[in-house]
Amino acid sequence: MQTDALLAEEIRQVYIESDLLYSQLEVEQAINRMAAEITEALGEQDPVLFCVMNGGLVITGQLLTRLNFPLQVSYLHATRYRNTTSGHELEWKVPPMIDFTGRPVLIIDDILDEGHTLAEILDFCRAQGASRVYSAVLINKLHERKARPDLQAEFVGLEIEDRYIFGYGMDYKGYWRNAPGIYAVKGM
Ligand SMILES: O=P(O)(O)OC[C@H]1O[C@H](OP(=O)(O)OP(=O)(O)O)[C@H](O)[C@@H]1O
Ligand SMILES: Nc1nc2[nH]cnc2c(=O)[nH]1
Repeated sequence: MQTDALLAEEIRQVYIESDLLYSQLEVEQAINRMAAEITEALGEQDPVLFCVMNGGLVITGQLLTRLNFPLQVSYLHATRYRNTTSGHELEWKVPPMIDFTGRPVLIIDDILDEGHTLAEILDFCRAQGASRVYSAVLINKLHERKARPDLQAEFVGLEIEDRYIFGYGMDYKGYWRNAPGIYAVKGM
């Protein structure tokens, strides 16, 4: 078990030594494009949006004020990494709490990595009667380990190489979700 002081030092060091993959300006330009694409596809459809907590918090908020059409928004909470850097089975903490039967649903998350999280959430929403299920992710990680070979989000902000990243909602051991860019951990 790490002491608090050691962890605090590690957290600072990780930020100092990280590689900046996308600046705040580049991320905001990507979010502008995502918002335009979502508006084009869903602007007339009265959708229900779900933020996937915790990582989806920042991208959902940043998208919302760029979506100028009628929609409802809520959240669900599912976690697979639990503040670590490797995934386990998906744990549902809070299921969707708005009834979306017969309506289109947009799931918003920070990252599509192996995709187990998104695949299970999309299956759940389909089984619960959404008329159609869309997904939006700020980051798609490029590798050959996707949970399903055809798994893609309809709306993608940016793509990254196969490294462990943080910032814009994504954490390193529960920290740095607030980092104002997309950063890769040194050596990971
Ligand atoms: O594509 P996958 O390999 O399934 O990984 C993606 C998921 O991992 C992260 O969540 P995490 O479980 O770390 O919880 P968090 O949202 O609280 O960070 C992220 O927010 C995605 O939901
Ligand atoms: N913070 C963070 N969470 C993830 N969940 C799945 N992949 C990642 C990643 O690269 N970074």
